[in-house]
Amino acid sequence: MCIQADFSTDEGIYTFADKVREQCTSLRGILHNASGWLAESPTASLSHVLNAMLQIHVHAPYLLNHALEDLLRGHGHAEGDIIHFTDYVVERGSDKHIAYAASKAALDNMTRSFARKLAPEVKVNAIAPALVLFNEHDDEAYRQKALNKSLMKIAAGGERDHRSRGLHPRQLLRDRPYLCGRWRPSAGLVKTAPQENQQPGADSPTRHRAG
Ligand SMILES: NC(=O)C1=CN([C@@H]2O[C@H](COP(=O)(O)OP(=O)(O)OC[C@H]3O[C@@H](n4cnc5c(N)ncnc54)[C@H](OP(=O)(O)O)[C@@H]3O)[C@@H](O)[C@H]2O)C=CC1
Ligand SMILES: Nc1nc2c(c(=O)[nH]1)N=C([C@H](O)[C@@H](O)CO)CN2
Repeated sequence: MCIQADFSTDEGIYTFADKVREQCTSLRGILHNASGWLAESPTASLSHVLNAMLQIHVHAPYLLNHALEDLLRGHGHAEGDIIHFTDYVVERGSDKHIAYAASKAALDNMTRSFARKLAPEVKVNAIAPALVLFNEHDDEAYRQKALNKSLMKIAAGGERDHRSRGLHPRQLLRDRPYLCGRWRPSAGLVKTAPQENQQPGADSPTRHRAG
């Protein structure tokens, strides 16, 4: 089933939620992938860029998680999932996508808040990709500059992408009932020190201890 939606307004978000409720009596999971990647520029209205990034990366997940919460519940311990797609830039900031990075940081924080609100029936986690795929319009200079930032010098879809081990959302969904309120960098492509998975403090909302 596919439901078309436009999350550029709160009304569009609520309309989508209503259509989901018309079609579904329960949900196994929600993946918040919808996104825009707007840069600040001399020709772009800063208010428009900021509002658009907050609308898609904060308003949509925030309003949909509340509107559809009850459909995720009632299936047993740790049987519901929400996954937020954030961005490795949450850790580093961005001088060219300031509003984008700030909105993803808000989404990252909401991962922890919704984890506290919905555990232990529903696990809430984030995946923080770095460079995943180039856009069709990315020119060679941009591609090379982006690859130069990475240790592995690859982007998915390239001739060596068989080696890129993306973290499949299913790995967060079913296989780890103890995983909640955490984010997992998918940053093999970006120069960084070895990353330990980030996790909340000792008062993690999950009831299980990580195996
Ligand atoms: N690609 C990359 O290198 C990286 C991606 N990420 C994150 O990973 C996720 C997936 O990335 P990617 O596939 O490149 O993302 P895209 O830029 O392709 O956008 C993902 C989807 O969002 C949808 N969307 C955009 N605006 C709206 C809207 N107003 N209402 C409803 N849907 C909307 C688009 O639908 P439609 O096509 O119908 O417009 C698109 O299919 C994103 O959250 C992104 O921020 C993070 C780091 C790197
Ligand atoms: N919604 C999107 N977010 C991001 C994209 C994209 O195409 N759509 N692309 C990136 C870049 O690949 C960046 O990670 C490397 O320059 C980031 N976010």
